[in-house]
Amino acid sequence: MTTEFKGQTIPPMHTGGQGAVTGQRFLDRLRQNPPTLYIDGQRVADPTTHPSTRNMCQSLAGLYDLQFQEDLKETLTYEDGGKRYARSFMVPRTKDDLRLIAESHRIRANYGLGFLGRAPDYMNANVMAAGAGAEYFNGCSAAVPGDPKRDFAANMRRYYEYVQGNDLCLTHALTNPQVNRSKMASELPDPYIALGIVEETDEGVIVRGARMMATLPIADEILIFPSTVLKENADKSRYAMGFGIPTNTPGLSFQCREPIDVGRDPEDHPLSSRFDEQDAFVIFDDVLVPWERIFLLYDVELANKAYAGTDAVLHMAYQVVNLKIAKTEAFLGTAQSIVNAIGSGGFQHVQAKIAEIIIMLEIMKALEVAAREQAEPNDYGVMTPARAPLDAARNYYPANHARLPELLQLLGASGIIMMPSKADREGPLGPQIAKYLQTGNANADERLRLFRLAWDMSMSSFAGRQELYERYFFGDPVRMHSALYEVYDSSEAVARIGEFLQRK
Ligand SMILES: Cc1cc2nc3c(=O)[nH]c(=O)nc-3n(C[C@H](O)[C@H](O)[C@H](O)COP(=O)(O)OP(=O)(O)OC[C@H]3O[C@@H](n4cnc5c(N)ncnc54)[C@H](O)[C@@H]3O)c2cc1C
Ligand SMILES: O=C(O)Cc1ccc(O)c(O)c1
Repeated sequence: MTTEFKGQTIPPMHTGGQGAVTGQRFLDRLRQNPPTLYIDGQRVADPTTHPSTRNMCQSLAGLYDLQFQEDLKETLTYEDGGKRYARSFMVPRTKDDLRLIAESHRIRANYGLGFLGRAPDYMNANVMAAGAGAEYFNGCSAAVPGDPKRDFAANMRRYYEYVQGNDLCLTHALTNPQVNRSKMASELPDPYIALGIVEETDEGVIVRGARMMATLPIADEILIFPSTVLKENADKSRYAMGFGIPTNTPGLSFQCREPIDVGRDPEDHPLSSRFDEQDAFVIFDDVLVPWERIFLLYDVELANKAYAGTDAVLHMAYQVVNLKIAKTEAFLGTAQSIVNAIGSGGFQHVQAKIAEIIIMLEIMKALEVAAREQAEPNDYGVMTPARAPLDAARNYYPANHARLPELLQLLGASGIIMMPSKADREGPLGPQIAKYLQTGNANADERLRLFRLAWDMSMSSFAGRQELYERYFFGDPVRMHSALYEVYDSSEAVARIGEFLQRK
């Protein structure tokens, strides 16, 4: 059923799409249904042509196109019922399935050298796990199994089929605006600063308020999933909800942060000019969410446990660990290339610095293998990577990531700042630049491309945003440590110490 609201129509969810789509298809639908983005006080009419977003759109399109590359399509997609779908939508049933998913995550992560934090795979993993574990949502106190509106399990299952079938690109926003962290959402000066439910109608649920952060707003849909950080006194709360809607839904706007992509040549800004995935503040000005798109209402406990209860957080973390392996490899490759270029590899402290990167890489690789090897089917029959190694990875990497750009700075030194641009190299001083900025194994052009990559990884605004992203994207590290402390079973270790202390 098509729903009318604010003079616009909200189309029904069409499951049974064509499966994996090309980059062109992704661009076409973004052009036809642009999200309501604001940049520098202006509405972005078409993100595929706007100077601050078009390059990122092209990068995403390139990622979609990889699915059709002859040598990659078997890994990046899977077949089901005569159609091929993106691999990250596959519900893993065996450890071998997890290995295939990891391979696909890794190939796609390498496309952005690990710097594309929110390639669609991340949210695909979320929707896959939530869809497979959809029964969880009928545990909600507001769910009515069998009801055409309130069968939340059926809604979640259909939403998965819709996203998978149309190969949609999703963003998500979990946290409330940073107004006063010592107060609950219900205690803020206005009850609708934090996103809250206003009323139910025959057609759906009206929501009002804001969410703090959605990376990759250049997406088809936004998932508003319940976050584990909702603190409320009551069992029922207007702030507990789960739903997914198109990014161009009437009343929904995205206030983007200042763009990092400033339209420079990719040779000069190799990462910033390609992978500015954007982050946006999300405003809901009385948005109607049709019933078929609602997964959870009012139930605080179920909301807080939704990530763990469906194991979505583990499948997302599994994508993340593979992504961070690719990113660490990119740092290793860049650092070693710099060392090779300037001939510093014989110095012991230089070797030690490269060794630090290798150790980080091997720790992450080992945690990925451990998570896969210790995987077990969950309550919904989904082969689920083990929590402890993934928790270790998601606590370890944010705490150590900042050392990677620091190491590049220490190894590259003045080379990371003294890097004439392409225009400089083609200008009057070109011949001198060619002479003085060559290296033992490369001409000045090659050297400057390498050092500009190192700069974009460690020094630029792009690098600064990456540093913050790594610290926080999966949650507050302080609370993640506490969560690990709460769930980790230390009883055997404690018992062993107890026994040892009894030893005569
Ligand atoms: C670049 C970037 C991209 C992001 N992308 C997304 C996204 O796409 N979708 C999404 O949903 N989120 C996204 N996030 C948000 C991320 O989930 C949050 O940053 C994270 O959960 C921390 O919340 P916060 O930023 O509101 O920090 P706050 O909760 O405001 O914390 C600020 C400081 O106060 C401390 N603090 C606050 N409350 C407590 C407490 N109860 N106990 C102890 N210490 C506390 C924190 O430790 C921290 O030092 C992104 C964040 C960044 C930086
Ligand atoms: O809410 C939680 O604790 C889990 C969680 C999942 C995905 C995210 O992107 C995130 O920032 C936090």
